[in-house]
Amino acid sequence: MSRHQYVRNLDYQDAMDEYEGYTEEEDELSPEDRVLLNQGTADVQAALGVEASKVTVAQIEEALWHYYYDVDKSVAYLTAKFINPPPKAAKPAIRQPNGKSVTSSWRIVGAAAASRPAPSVSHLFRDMPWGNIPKHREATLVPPPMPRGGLLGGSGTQPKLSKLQALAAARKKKAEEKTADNNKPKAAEAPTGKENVPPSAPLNKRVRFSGSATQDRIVAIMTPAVPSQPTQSDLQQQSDVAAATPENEPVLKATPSAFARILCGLPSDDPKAKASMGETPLDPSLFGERYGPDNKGRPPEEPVDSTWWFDIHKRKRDDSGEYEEVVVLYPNLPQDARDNFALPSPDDIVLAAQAKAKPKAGQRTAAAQSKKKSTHSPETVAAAVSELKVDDAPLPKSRGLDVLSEFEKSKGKKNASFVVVGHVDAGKSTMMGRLLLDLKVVDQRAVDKLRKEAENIGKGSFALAWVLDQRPEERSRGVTIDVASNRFETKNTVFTILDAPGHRDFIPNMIAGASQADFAILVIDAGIGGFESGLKGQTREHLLLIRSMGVSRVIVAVNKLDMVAWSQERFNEIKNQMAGFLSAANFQDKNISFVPVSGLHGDNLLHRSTDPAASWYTGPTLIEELENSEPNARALTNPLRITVSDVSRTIQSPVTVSGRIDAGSLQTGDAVMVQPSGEKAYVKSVLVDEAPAEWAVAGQNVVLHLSHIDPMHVKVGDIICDPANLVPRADTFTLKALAFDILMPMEVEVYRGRLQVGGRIEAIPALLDKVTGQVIKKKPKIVKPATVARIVVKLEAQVPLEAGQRVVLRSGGQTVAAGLLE
Ligand SMILES: Nc1nc2c(ncn2[C@@H]2O[C@H](COP(=O)(O)OP(=O)(O)OP(=O)(O)O)[C@@H](O)[C@H]2O)c(=O)[nH]1
Repeated sequence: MSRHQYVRNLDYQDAMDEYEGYTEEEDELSPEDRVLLNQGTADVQAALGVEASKVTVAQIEEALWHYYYDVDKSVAYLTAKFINPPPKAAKPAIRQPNGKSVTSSWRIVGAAAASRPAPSVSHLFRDMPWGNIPKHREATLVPPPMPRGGLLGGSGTQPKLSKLQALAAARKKKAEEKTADNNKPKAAEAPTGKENVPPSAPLNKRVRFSGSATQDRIVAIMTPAVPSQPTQSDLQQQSDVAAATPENEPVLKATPSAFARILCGLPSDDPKAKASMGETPLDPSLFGERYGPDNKGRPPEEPVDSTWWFDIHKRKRDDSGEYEEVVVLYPNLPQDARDNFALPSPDDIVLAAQAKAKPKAGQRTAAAQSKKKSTHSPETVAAAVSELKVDDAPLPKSRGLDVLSEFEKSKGKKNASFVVVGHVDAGKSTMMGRLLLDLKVVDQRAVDKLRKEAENIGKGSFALAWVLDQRPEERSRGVTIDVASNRFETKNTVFTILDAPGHRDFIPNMIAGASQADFAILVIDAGIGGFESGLKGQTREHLLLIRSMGVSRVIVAVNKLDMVAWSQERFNEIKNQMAGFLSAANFQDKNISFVPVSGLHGDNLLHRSTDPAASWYTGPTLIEELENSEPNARALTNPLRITVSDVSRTIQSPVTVSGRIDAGSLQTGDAVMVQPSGEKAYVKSVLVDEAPAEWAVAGQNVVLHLSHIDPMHVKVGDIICDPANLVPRADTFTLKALAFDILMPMEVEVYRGRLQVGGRIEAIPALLDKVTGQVIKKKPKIVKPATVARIVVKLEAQVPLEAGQRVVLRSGGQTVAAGLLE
């Protein structure tokens, strides 16, 4: 994850976990950041051109890191900072009595360095009798040895360290600590001069210096020093100071004032508390009371001037009984700023909580590491998720039926599903509405009501279509959008209607309907121009699609014949033309029927037409043709496969799925597996054709109430299968495809039932003979329309796929191929 993504996705708990599992390696730049930094550096150098030589790679990387790899901002910063820096503005100065000024961020490095020409702090004590500091005891102020940290911009307050600076400082500190540990004198040894090196301390660290004279006044200033590297001269000064310090001088620490305690975060005078803050417990015998101007003590909160506060402490120097004074100066903060320090900051609270929760230093246990691992490793996350109990209810009981023999014994009606296809406005929905009305699946009153509603919006002629088109947008537009299903029974068969949309925009829905059908009704508008425009439109495409989806039986309903006065001539013209198309699409003659109908008036649907003009037709009605249609053979003994066509939440189950059983059988209490999620579920109850059932077999449309599975694991287009015989997941497949359009390596959308997934034709291994399936050409560059080829498709995601499934490929809103998975 890039740093930017990480920032966007930053999660507090994750941040805590990261902290707990902190290791040194995690301070390193990630490979991704390293790549970005390298790339950014090159870009910045290119942008700077010849000026690039004026900045170092480290400076460029620093800028890039700070500006989140923003090259423009980094270039602007580097230009302003190093290449064309603006003239230096005068720093805010503290006015001294002698008229000289010193910058506000100095540090006092030692009273003994009096010989150095430097500004004095004596003005701070000008109204104090004891403030007449002899020259040799004056402290020396020197500017900080290193430039301020941070980058341009910001509020002008204390500069914020950049991450790289902080990283470098942390590493350096660690290295120093390591070196110090290695060179550490034994506890009893006197402190070395090294301890006199002023720490690169943040605000809450005290700078300590000592003088060498007997009654020295030692001045320490609480200064907002930034982490910095001492310069050579600074180190020299410090070693001077160290050299002047008695060998076994105790660590010099003044008792903090109340304000200093607040400012420094020292909770109390309690030695333990101080020790916990890294302070050496103060010895009251060494550190005397505070001195004020009248030698009677001075409230520590009283300011010296508008800039500084001070405390003066007295310290016994050694066994000689001499004393020295220690002056501690603090920046004078306004009351509200001090109030801000009265309570622990939010950071302190978090750090304290982390410190409490964290194992002690050096004891970063395997548990912490494993906790981090356990939080983040995919295996453990997967294990944890699988342990989640979605449903604590007992498993549904199975009666252990022999479903196939139950099915044999049942002697129930056969089940058949048919899809109604055809060009838009051919009259598909109207025809089915009329059939349902004639079959009394819907009653006349309901249709009258629909008619009234349809008339109210000027769509009275669509009243029958509204029996199936129930969505508001379908009704207002007068167009079927999604597959509508309904059910009716004849003497021998339970039929499921799948009324598909004709509009080309909704072909994917039509594909979903066709994938569940045993046979099809192709509706053709016999009106003047209707048939012809259908031929140019979706009539032919639908025909090819249903064939590719495995539908081999088609009933052609030549509709709207009332509009052409039941012209037998028109009927024959359409029949002849369509027969050619059907034959070209590989439909066998015995599986094709033509019925002249008027869906609007119900002629030749359930009842034979009573119109004398239609008397020339004496063949079967539409319903008779349906009854004569034999559904596809059922794969009853194959492993269970159900393509999920709908998922909903019902009273019976939060995961209620509907679909057709493509293969196999099931019963209540069965365990099933959902692919591609790979989640197990149990069949709580079953509806077959909307009636409760104990079992169901291939070919039936079922509603399953599932238990012990989270709804997030089941989606439309998934496959429910036998846990012992899973449908595999794959992202690449080989297809024996009929080309509807030119095929070549190209982006495609892949449709399987309700499933839709993006993909790409990766390779075309061969052109095949349409009839025999033999290879006629290897590795063709393209596949021409109406030819058959073997193609390899790579998908964007893993989906449940297996040989024998039928898929459709579309590109740019057009169907380009359809075929069978090999
Ligand atoms: N005269 C006459 N009009 C019909 C007949 N069948 C349908 N229509 C009219 O044709 C129009 C379209 O009918 P629909 O049933 O919506 O057509 P469709 O094929 O279902 O349309 P989509 O599903 O949107 O593709 C409506 O105005 C119907 O009244 C018929 O047999 N005779």
